[in-house]
Amino acid sequence: MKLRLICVGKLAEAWQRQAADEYAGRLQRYFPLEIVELKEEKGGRKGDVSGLLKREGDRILEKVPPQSFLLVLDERGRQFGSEQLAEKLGDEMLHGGRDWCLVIGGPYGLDPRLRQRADQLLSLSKMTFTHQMARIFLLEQLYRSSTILRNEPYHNR
Ligand SMILES: C[S@@+](CC[C@H](N)C(=O)[O-])C[C@H]1O[C@@H](n2cnc3c(N)ncnc32)[C@H](O)[C@@H]1O
Repeated sequence: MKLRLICVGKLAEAWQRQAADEYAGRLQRYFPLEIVELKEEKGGRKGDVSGLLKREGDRILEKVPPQSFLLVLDERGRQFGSEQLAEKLGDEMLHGGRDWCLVIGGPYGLDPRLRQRADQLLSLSKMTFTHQMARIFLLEQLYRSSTILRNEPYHNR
């Protein structure tokens, strides 16, 4: 089972890249992981956010593999505990057999079509994070889930 993470926007700061690389590297010991980083569309400050989100949405949807299980990151989505997320990942490995595609929006969020297409809307918290922080937290949680599935000591439950 493979993971593809589609992100809008770059990790601008060195510390963000370092943290994301650290958890991506750890996660890759358990799952093949591909991170697809798409450029942010410009022009949100001029007020045309829906057009911007539509253009970003078109480019994101092109990168979503048709048969994958699509998790869209959105603070209005469902919150999972780490052990619940591990269970969901484990279920998919045992019974679903689909690759997972995860999407993180850019500074203005996501085109509504992504929420409609999602198999699961996943919230990391009710608070809103920057897309960079959401990427780091998500990678850490996927790594944590992987260690839970293998009964490894990282989670310390
Ligand atoms: C700065 S946020 C966008 C906020 C935007 N105003 C909105 O309403 O979606 C950038 C992206 O990070 C992700 N994100 C931020 N906070 C999150 C949270 N608490 N749970 C899940 N994803 C989150 C989402 O994918 C979001 O599209």
